[in-house]
Amino acid sequence: MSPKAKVLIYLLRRDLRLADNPVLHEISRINQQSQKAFTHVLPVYTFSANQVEVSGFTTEGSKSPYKEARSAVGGFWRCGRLRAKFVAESVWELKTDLEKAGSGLEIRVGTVNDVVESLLEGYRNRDDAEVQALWMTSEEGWEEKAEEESARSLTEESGAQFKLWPDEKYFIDDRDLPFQDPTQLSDVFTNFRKTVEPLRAGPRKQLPKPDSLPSLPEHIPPQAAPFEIPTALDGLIRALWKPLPENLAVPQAPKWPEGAKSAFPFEGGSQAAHERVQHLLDSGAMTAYKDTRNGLLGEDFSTKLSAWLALGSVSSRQIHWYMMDFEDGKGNFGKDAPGYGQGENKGTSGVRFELLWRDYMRLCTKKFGTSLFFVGGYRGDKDAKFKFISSPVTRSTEKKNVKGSNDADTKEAVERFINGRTGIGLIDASNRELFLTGYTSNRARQNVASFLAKHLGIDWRIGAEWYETNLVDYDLSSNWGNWQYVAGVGNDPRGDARVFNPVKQALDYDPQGEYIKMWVPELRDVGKKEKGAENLMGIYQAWRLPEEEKARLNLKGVQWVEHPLKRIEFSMNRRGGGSKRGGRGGRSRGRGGRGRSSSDRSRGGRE
Ligand SMILES: Cc1cc2nc3c(=O)[nH]c(=O)nc-3n(C[C@H](O)[C@H](O)[C@H](O)COP(=O)(O)OP(=O)(O)OC[C@H]3O[C@@H](n4cnc5c(N)ncnc54)[C@H](O)[C@@H]3O)c2cc1C
Repeated sequence: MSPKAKVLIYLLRRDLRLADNPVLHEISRINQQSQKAFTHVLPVYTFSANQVEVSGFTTEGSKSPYKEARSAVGGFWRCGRLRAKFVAESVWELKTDLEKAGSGLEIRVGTVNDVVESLLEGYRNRDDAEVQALWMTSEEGWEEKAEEESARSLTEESGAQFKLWPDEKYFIDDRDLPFQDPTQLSDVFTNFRKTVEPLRAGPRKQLPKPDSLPSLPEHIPPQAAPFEIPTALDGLIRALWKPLPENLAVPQAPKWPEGAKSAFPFEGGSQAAHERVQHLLDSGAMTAYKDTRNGLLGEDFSTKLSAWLALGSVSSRQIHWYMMDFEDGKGNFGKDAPGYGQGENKGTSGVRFELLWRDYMRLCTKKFGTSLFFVGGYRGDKDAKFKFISSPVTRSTEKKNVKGSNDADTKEAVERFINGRTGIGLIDASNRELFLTGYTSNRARQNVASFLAKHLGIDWRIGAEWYETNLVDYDLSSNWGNWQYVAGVGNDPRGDARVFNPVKQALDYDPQGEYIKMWVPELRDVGKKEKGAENLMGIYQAWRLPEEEKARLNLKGVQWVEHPLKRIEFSMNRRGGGSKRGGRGGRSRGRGGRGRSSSDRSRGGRE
């Protein structure tokens, strides 16, 4: 009889990569030793029933024991089709990569607690195998922490060793921070940044890709009933999609406009992530980043690395080392691009700056814990529950809408917000783009969040949840942290004082209205008149179109045109810039040209 297999279970989460993966690195190291602490490794990925709807995996005639994976405030499906597909692709590619390295990946559905319990149970009292240890990487967020705790207690109860690993996917390694206690993190990003500069010297070396890994154990406990796991990627995607209604049941869901192009047409998985970084270097987009990052249209105005970063398909320091090689003239990528071999440039330094923001958002979650999800945010703003209008489906705050009938009106406003019919061009274009492609730019996100929280005054968490449903790059800390930042209850030192004017912002960042016309095709034929300004203003807010133009475009009587959720008073001044004519949205101080008012100024001077 062969000796008893000593099994290490590795629960994968948002660490879906082989290279620069501290857990696989350690597994590979141990595997090369003659005395092995374990003989087999079982990598497992769980589609967590709390966060992803898993009823599509049930066997015929059976029912999922879990409640629907819906969000707490707005009642949305927590993971929409586009993100589900991206995650499935990422997981599937990892499975293939692990198989090539001599291992494999078991996919499971259920809560992490149930999956761990069933795996441990499946090995209990066996003659041929026993579980020695269970490892997983740590994540922030209360659900994630609860998963870790239940995995820990189940593993330790079974007599095996439990280890939680920091996933070294961030820019500055936790071990190199000037503080170990997260409460010492400054509430102002700039202060934090200064403690870890120079950024170019910050990241640790990346870990190599393991050449070979221990094989899977012969006995693998099956997926617990009533679920079954498809054996191919398309089956996996179908199972994830099955319970989700067409268009997520959004009334008047936007349709793909003819000729529109996604800014994020990419697939999940490490390979696509690396190809993307290489493309950014080769094309010069990385070098140009600082000048283009506020763009709205196209693939290359910003890196589009967020979705892979969110799942750990690529780590920040891998991106950093690609840029280092480029800057030092050592790399294979970008040899013909501007800046090759000329040290850090505006673009590469700008990307490092943003990657640090990502670290910061995650450290804030570590510091503030569950207040990430409170309406009063990190500030603990006690007035927030009287300031933001409650969700129409749960009583999320104490404030009813102006007409006092909380639900119907708010429900309609929320529906028009998510289906892109508010009547404000930039907001509608962004929300339609988000729904149809799973991506929208940082500039648009800031405007959308500000519009919901500050112009409409609705509980900002509805927006954060809707983003969670739709964004392919959904990342707990970056999403919820940025939403509360823009809503004025997070770590923005200017809090309530910063309000984005979506008309002025459109004028600055979509000066021809091209972005709006791409995603709101009803406005594509807005005629060109001698004075460009009026037409632009009609694209930015369709209620401003002249009556005959509305008639010509069949927009007369259309609700979002005639009755926008908000009218933002704003007009062009003689020098082509904007000026305010009252109303909260027009906070510009009337400076001419394209100068930005302080309330419009965003991330460039966001600190
Ligand atoms: C309301 C709101 C919600 C957001 N939700 C998310 C989210 O769920 N997931 C997410 O990754 N980002 C989120 N962001 C941050 C930012 O908008 C995206 O990271 C960025 O648009 C992704 O595109 P990119 O990769 O081309 O970014 P780039 O401009 O190329 O930036 C490079 C990388 O830096 C990081 N980064 C950039 N800006 C930020 C930021 N403000 N906060 C944290 N990290 C940043 C991202 O990892 C990004 O991939 C949100 C921003 C706002 C205002």
